[in-house]
Amino acid sequence: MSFRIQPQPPARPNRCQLFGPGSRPAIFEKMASSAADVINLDLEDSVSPGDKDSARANIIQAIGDIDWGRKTLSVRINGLDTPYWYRDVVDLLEQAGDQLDQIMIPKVGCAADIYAVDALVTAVEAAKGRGRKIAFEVIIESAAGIAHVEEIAAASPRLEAMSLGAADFAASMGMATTGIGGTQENYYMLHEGQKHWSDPWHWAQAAIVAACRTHGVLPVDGPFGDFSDDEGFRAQALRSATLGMVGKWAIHPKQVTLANEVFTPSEAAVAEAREILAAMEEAKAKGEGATVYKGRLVDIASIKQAEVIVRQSEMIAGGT
Ligand SMILES: CC(=O)SCCNC(=O)CCNC(=O)[C@H](O)C(C)(C)COP(=O)(O)OP(=O)(O)OC[C@H]1O[C@@H](n2cnc3c(N)ncnc32)[C@H](O)[C@@H]1OP(=O)(O)O
Ligand SMILES: O=CC(=O)O
Ligand SMILES: [Mg+2]
Repeated sequence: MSFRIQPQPPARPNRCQLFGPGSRPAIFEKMASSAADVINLDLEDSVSPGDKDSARANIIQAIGDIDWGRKTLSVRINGLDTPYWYRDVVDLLEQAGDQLDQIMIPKVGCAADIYAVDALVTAVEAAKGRGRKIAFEVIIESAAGIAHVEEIAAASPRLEAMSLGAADFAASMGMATTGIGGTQENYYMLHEGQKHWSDPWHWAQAAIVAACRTHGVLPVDGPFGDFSDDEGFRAQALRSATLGMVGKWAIHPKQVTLANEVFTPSEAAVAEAREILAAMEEAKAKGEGATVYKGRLVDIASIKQAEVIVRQSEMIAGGT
């Protein structure tokens, strides 16, 4: 219970974040013309150490040269445990145009990590007189990150989104898998001789959603590595959406449509939400706080649930 009103996250579509290595400029135009809401040009783990400088230069050039439309344009910088990150920040902020919306900070472990990047970004913005403040997004992908998730979500007013990075998260946690997201063969319960698979990502996702919802940040599911497995992607994305996440990464263009489908409320879901709102209006007019809709209880909390779906649908319709 709290007298504080839960803050709303930024009202922009974030159903799919399409990634591409900064060392592969040939795909940048394809990324820009995709149906993804967010583009993540990568300087981190998809770029080999020998290509870091040229990838940074490619990205800076492409930010100005390519028409990114109404997409949110983000660059994933290198981690704070590398010698590259400060140069990523300084060069991007000094040289890239105003089309750059966000910096993604990977492997965040505590609030001070965000503070350090915020201090550098703030100084360069002031020195260069940049008109638009750069927003941040972060990846929770380590044991320290998930242990400090709530302080990280609260760390900076620049923070707009937080993703779960299943690959590095699994490595940091010592999980016995090389799969990136999705069902893990050995994570099952046995009941009367039958295997029932559980979701090893669930608890981390729930912690991220709670931290994000507390502080008005968009919670996002990260990569699903097996891009030949559409049904596996869809199942993972549906679980994430049901838990409260607003979108998912695409590490291959074929995953963009899948993510957009899952994270756009269906016409049937929106129609039902509107019917619940109408039923509750009727109930209120009669002085009742609860009523019956299609044989089930709806009450004042149902208004808030229905509003989540209607708001999401209206925001997407307005933003695309
Ligand atoms: C764990 C993490 O950190 S995940 C985040 C970091 N990882 C990344 O950014 C990786 C992003 N993805 C990629 O680099 C690539 O998609 C790969 C390496 C997985 C596969 O690349 P390819 O072998 O070229 O894939 P494929 O041959 O199926 O490509 C089909 C088409 O999509 C294009 N394409 C491939 N990847 C992308 C992309 N990320 N964005 C846009 N277009 C793309 C290809 O150029 C090709 O176009 P064409 O039909 O005009 O020739
Ligand atoms: O950066 C993403 C991950 O899964 O690791
Ligand atoms: Mg990672």
